[in-house]
Amino acid sequence: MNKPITIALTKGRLEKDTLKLLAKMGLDMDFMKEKNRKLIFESPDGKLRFLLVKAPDVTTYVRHGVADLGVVGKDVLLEHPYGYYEMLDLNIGVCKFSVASTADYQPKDHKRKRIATKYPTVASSYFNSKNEDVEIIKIEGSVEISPVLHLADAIVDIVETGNTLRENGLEVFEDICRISARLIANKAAIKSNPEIVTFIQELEKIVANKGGRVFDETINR
Ligand SMILES: Nc1ncnc2c1ncn2[C@@H]1O[C@H](COP(=O)(O)OP(=O)(O)OP(=O)(O)O)[C@@H](O)[C@H]1O
Ligand SMILES: O=P(O)(O)OC[C@H]1O[C@H](OP(=O)(O)OP(=O)(O)O)[C@H](O)[C@@H]1O
Repeated sequence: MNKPITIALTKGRLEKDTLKLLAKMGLDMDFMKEKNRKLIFESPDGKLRFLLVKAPDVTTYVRHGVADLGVVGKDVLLEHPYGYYEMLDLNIGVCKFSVASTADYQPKDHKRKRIATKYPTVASSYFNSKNEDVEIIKIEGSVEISPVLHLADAIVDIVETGNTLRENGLEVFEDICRISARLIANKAAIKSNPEIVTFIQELEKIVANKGGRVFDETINR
C-alpha cells in the first residue's frame, strides 16, 4: 500500500475550519475528533496522515518533506517565504494586516517610528516599500498594548473584527494586505506523487468559487 499523504495543519484558530473544508471534500474526519493531547492522526483507510503543529512549523515540516502539504496563514508565509509551493487560497481564517495606533499617532510626521510586531519581516518590507526607515520591536503577542504603554509608536498586526484594537484604545491607520489560510506543498512531493496533485485538485473544487488559485493580496473584505 502507498504511504499516506501527510498534511501539516496549523493547530488552534484555523483547525476547525480546515477540518470542515476537508469534510466538504467527502472525507470522514471523525478520527480527528478525539480530543486528547494527540498530535498525529491517521485516517482509518491509511490514505491521509495529519500533523497538528504551530503555524510557523507548518512551513518547516513541508520544506523538509516530512509533510507533503500544509495549511497555514498567509501572515506566516510572508514571514517564512521560501522552500515550498503556495498552491491554493482556502479562503478561511480571513483577516488583514494593518498599521494601528492610538488616535494621536501621526503617520506622516518625519520622526523615525518604533513599530512593535509579531511579524518583523512583514513590517519592515511594508515600511521599506514606502521608503520609510523604522525601528522594529519584536513582540510575541498582545501587541496591542505596546503603543498605549509607549513601547512603540504603532503596531503591525492582524485585524479581523477590530475588537482587540477597540478594546485597547487603538485604531487602524493603514491596511497592508489581506490574509487567509493557504495550502502549501513540498516541492519534490508534488512532482513525484500524482495522488497529491489529485488531492489538491479535489480541494480546489471545494474552494474554487471562493478562493482557489487567485492570489489577490489586496484588501477586499
Ligand atoms: N483574529 C483572527 N481572525 C482570523 N484569523 C486569524 C486571526 N488571528 C490569527 N488568524 C489566523 O490564524 C492563524 C493561527 O492563529 P492562532 O491565533 O491560532 O495562532 P498564533 O497567533 O499563530 O499563535 P498562538 O498559538 O501563539 O496564539 C494565524 O496565523 C492567522 O493566519
Ligand atoms: O480584530 P480581532 O477580531 O480582535 O482579532 C485580532 C487579534 O487576533 C489575533 O490575536 P490572538 O488571539 O491570536 O492573540 P495574540 O495576541 O497571541 O496574537 C491578532 O494578533 C489580534 O490581536
